[in-house]
Amino acid sequence: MTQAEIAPKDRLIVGLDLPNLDAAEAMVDRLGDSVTFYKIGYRLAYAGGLPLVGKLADKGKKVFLDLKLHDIGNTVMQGVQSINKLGATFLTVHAYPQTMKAAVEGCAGSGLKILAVTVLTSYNDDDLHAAGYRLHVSELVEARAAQAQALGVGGIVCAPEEVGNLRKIVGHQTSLVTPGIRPAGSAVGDQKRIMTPGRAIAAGADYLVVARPVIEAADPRATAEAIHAEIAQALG
Ligand SMILES: O=C(O)c1cc(=O)[nH]c(=O)n1[C@@H]1O[C@H](COP(=O)(O)O)[C@@H](O)[C@H]1O
Repeated sequence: MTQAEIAPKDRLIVGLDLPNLDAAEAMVDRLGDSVTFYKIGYRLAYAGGLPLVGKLADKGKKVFLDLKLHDIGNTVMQGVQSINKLGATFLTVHAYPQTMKAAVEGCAGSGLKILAVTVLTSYNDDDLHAAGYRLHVSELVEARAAQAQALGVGGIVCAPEEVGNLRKIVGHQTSLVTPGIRPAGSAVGDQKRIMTPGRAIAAGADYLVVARPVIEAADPRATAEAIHAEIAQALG
């Protein structure tokens, strides 16, 4: 299946950035059949949330395990081999060549797809310079996406504004996954490179990652459904 064939409803990934398993399971129940894809990141994973990967898979949901691995190659490869068994669909690593190469080796033969995080969406050029880089965000994102592609990584995490350019580099078999999504009127928080769901899809994003605007909404299900409607409209 090419990325263009993903159903509109399956393009929204809701980040379960919640404090514990009970809160996460309550949110999954509230969202019901409106959401098919969930992300488990630091907050939930380090609070005993990893068993939720299998539970969600048993319910027919897909799981993006957002652990943003980065370590020496041997450690990354062995870590990914352990993660393979959990039943997730996506796993993030930071887009450093050794890390990406080891992660791709570690998931060989499994159903897990590695996503390379290029430059976090909370960073702008000033933040990058403060971290010691001389490149602009757009330049580093492009360089890292090209390295990820050459190393056989299955997907790229980037900001929506970078999607158009990256698509030319990675083609249509590689997933472009974009956080930094803000429905019109929702709080920006610490994100710096943002777009609305409709504009991100129109720019060519395959998947949208949304946490706070959904899980902190008065009506998370209605918010998720409104995002689906925006996605469907942008896809035409
Ligand atoms: O890898 C990620 O998912 C990620 C990468 C990135 O560059 N920016 C980013 O915000 N994320 C994650 O995407 C989610 C965005 O959350 P909200 O800003 O609440 O929608 C969080 O769980 C972040 O950890």
